[in-house]
Amino acid sequence: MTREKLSLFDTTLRDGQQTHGVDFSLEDKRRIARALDTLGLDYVEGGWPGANPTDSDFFDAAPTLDHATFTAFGMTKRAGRSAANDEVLASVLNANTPAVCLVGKSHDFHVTTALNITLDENRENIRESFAHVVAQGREALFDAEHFFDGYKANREYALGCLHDALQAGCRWVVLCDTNGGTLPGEIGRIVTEVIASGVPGEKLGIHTHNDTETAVAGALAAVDAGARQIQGTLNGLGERCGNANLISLIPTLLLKEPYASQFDIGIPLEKLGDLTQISRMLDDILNRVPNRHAAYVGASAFTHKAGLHASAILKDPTTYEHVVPETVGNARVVPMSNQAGQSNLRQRLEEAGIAVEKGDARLSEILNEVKRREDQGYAYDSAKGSFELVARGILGQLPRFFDVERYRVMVEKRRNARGEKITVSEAVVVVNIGGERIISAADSFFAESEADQGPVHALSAALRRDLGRYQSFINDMKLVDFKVRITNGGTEAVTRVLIDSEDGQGRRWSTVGVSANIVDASFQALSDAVTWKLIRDGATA
Ligand SMILES: CC(=O)SCCNC(=O)CCNC(=O)[C@H](O)C(C)(C)COP(=O)(O)OP(=O)(O)OC[C@H]1O[C@@H](n2cnc3c(N)ncnc32)[C@H](O)[C@@H]1OP(=O)(O)O
Ligand SMILES: CC(=O)C(=O)O
Repeated sequence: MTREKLSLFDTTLRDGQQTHGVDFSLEDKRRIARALDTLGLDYVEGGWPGANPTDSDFFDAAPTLDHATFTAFGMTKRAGRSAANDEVLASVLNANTPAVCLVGKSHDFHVTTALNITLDENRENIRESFAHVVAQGREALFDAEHFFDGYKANREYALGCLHDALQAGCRWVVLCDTNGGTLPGEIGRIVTEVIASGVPGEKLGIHTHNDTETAVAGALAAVDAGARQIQGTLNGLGERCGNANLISLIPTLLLKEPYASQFDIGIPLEKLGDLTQISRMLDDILNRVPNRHAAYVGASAFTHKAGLHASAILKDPTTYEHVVPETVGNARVVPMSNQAGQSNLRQRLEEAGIAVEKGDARLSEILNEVKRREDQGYAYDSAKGSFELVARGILGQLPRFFDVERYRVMVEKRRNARGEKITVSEAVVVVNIGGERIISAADSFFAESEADQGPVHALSAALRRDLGRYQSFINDMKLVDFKVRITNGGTEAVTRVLIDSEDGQGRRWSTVGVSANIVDASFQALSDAVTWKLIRDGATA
């Protein structure tokens, strides 16, 4: 059966750039455009040429796209001048892109209130703008702003705007739920009625916003009703609450029925494996922590925490997974926690290279110890490194590399020689290694950033400065992140510190410490991090 074409239009670089707090650099835009093109999107909307220097520069040296149609965004001409004399439209056309998408009003209230012109003037603006774009040999798209609200307020006028654009030669008319308040059922009904009015489905697009958390569902409802273009963004970026998330829509369209059999979205199944990495690349560019709970690509999307789930997953992953994680470039995780049973535990131990037979009585002992410690405030579903040490302790596989006899840390706020206020932390750690006492001190005076000037960094530096015969094992290790949280340990409030460490082999591991005292909690996590590294690199006690 031949599949129908369903076109995907990405507006990450335009509507995505309208996200509060997002400001792409030129290089960010180039990187994202390349990634979208490689993935196989049909259209990449690059921004609004002339609206700001970054967008203008981006279009001046337009990226070479192998697959996607590069598109410039702008607005219909203003009333009282011809399309050829509208300087905003001229900047958009001067970008010389093969496609041009213009936003225009289709809601009578906006025409009279926001534009302050007559309804006829707006329709004339639509007709003339698109005729001008088409006359220049460009593919034209009409983003019909506020279409759904406009349709409900004045059906004839909203439809008239669409038909004007089509008659002027538009390839696509795109129904925009600009305020994001239209629910999927209503979108489906209105799209059906628009098609019945004579707008062909294969010229009809949908642009939804996520203000009711239904942008993806709204886009699918429009496709179900006959629309054949979806506009959306990576990770659902976009004005206010964002746009329809293409990172969720793409796997749904490729893997789920009826879409998989009905449509060709131009993205081969093999490319789907890049999806998680593309989503994280965007977070990385934006300096955002990836949403663990994002559909398909989040770190928790295939994490099976509950014991009942983990037990079944180990027998057959399809028991609790709607798609195979690797299909979208993600991975299955079976964490340890107070929700876990022996199946989670054995899976976790296996991942750490520790083999324990099913039914071994020590499995219950480990499980009970993990649950007892979680009740005190530890969190082992994140801190895999510390979990492994707890398990090894009970299994008799935890070497005693070093004993910490004592440590001390001091934090001082003072002025430096230039009179600037600085924070300096100094730490001393005394360890005993096979009877040899080693005293190490470190301070954060030369720390690269303010974040590195704290007591945890000083303690970490002191502990790692001289570990006697183990020093060569930990030279490439560094502290990359730590999170502090006040939580409940039994009946008391305690501090939980989670530390992420990294080494020269690109490994990253997390450890945890809990105490009424933040420094003590940090030191536990640091000491676990060093012990984990020594075990992994084969050090012997
Ligand atoms: C629904 C959407 O998300 S559409 C995308 C919107 N994106 C952006 O606005 C980001 C880029 N925008 C900008 O940089 C600026 O707004 C510019 C450069 C485009 C225009 O800047 P300015 O000329 O200073 O105008 P300003 O932003 O204050 O107001 C917009 C003007 O466009 C007019 N306008 C708005 N929509 C349209 C339209 N579809 N057709 C014609 N004119 C329009 C408004 O009436 C207003 O003109 P007025 O001040 O004479 O009433
Ligand atoms: C065009 C657009 O971004 C909107 O109407 O939401």
